[in-house]
Parts: sequence; structure tokens; C-alpha cells
Amino acid sequence: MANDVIDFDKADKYSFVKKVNFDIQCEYLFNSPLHSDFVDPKQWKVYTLENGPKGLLVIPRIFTRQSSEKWFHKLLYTIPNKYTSQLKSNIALPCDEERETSNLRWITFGYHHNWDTKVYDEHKDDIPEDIVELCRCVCSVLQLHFVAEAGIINYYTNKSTLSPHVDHSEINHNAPLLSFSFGSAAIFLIGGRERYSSPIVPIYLHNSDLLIMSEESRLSFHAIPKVFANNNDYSGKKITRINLNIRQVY
Ligand SMILES: O=C(O)CCC(=O)C(=O)O
Ligand SMILES: [Fe+2]
Repeated sequence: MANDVIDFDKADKYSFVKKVNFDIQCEYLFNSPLHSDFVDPKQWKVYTLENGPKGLLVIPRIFTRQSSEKWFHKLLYTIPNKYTSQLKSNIALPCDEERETSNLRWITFGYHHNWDTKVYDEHKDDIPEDIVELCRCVCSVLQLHFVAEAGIINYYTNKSTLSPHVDHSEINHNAPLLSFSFGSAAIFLIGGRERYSSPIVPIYLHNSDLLIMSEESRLSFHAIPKVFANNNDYSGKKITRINLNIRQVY
């Protein structure tokens, strides 16, 4: 069991998965235009790992199925098309190719992360309003102090991986990092402050899961070694998983 990939849909079966008691606040969310995107927050379960870094929180399945599909579409089509001038991407946007099978792999917004220097640009572009509102909703429900200032949308096929790294370019490491998963499941590995420190804990990230990296886990090494295929398509051509990763920089 200890080496199993942890599946939060079956959280009760692991002795080291602990439910955290959060004081859930629904008022802001109930007045938000995104209200019906979410499963009733009173049903949300917040988990942490006794054998993982402190402050790692997983809240499984926070979106309704319908809204998770809407968000997948929005992150793949609407946002790249509508906010083209505010985004940076690995490909020129808007692209003429069929988006699902295109080489689109990432988009940044807000303060753009420079992948070579690992320093954020000084200039801040606007963040798509739906994404700002999404963060406001989640943070008000969980009463987190967090301001969305930068973000990355990661696009994965079933052949994509993300190598071990720490997200340390932000100046403020006290603010949490919010990570939303859509589409096919992935395995997420999380370790400690050193690249080879153990334990390294494998967890499944499913469609609609919210992962929060706070406290010790905010600066922990993590990676995506595996993305699962969708509908038996193993071609590696189709984008099947989208991760929306939002940070506070200052
Ligand atoms: O795709 C994921 O779940 C993780 C993405 C990530 O770690 C990052 O963008 O820094
Ligand atoms: Fe990361």
C-alpha cells in the first residue's frame, strides 16, 4: 500500500491520508457568476498527506462534470483566442491548426515567466477575468490569502511529462500556489526541498481536482511522469490533460 499511487477518490483506504477540517465559507461563491461551476463546497473534502510535505492539500472533484468540460474547452480554445495579445505561448497564437492536435504546450499570463532566466518579466499583463474569478471563489471558500498575479496553462498529451522542479521564481513563497487539473488523469510526484530527498509520494490528479501547495510543499520538488490516454487514443498527438497553475508573485 505504501508504494501505491494515492487515489483521493478512495481516500479512506490510506492510513496516511488525513482529512483537514476547513471552515468552508460559501457567501462569496454563491454570488459569483461561476457559482454553478462548482460542486457544493459543503461537500468538498480537503486532504493532506502525513507522509508528504506539510501544507500539500488535495481537494478532489471540485467542479461539476459539465463545468469541467467547459473549463477544458475554455482553456484550450476561448482563452488562447480571446486574450492573444496578453498571452505568451510556445506557439504563435491564434494558430490555424486543429488546436487539440497542435503543438500548443504552454501559455503564460499576468507576470510572464521567462523559462530561460527563471525570472518574471517586470511588466504584468491582465489575467483573463474568469481565471481571476475562479481563484477568488476558491480562496473565499477556503479563506486563503492569495492574489492571482501570474499563471501557466500546461497542455499535455499522453506522451508528455514534466520533469522534477521547484517553482521558486516567485518572490513571495508564503502565498500558496493553486493548481487545477482538467481532462485525463496524471501521476503527480511530490518530494522534498532537495531533488533526491525522500519520501517521494505519487498521487493521481484527476479531472476537476484542486491541488494547493502551501507551507513546506510550496518549495518541494514535484513532477508529472505520466499522463493517461483518453478514449484509448495512445497517439500522443491529442491534448488530453490541461493544468491551470496560478501563482502570487509578490
Ligand atoms: O501539470 C501539473 O499538474 C503540474 C504543473 C506544474 O508543476 C507547473 O506548472 O509548475
Ligand atoms: Fe510546478
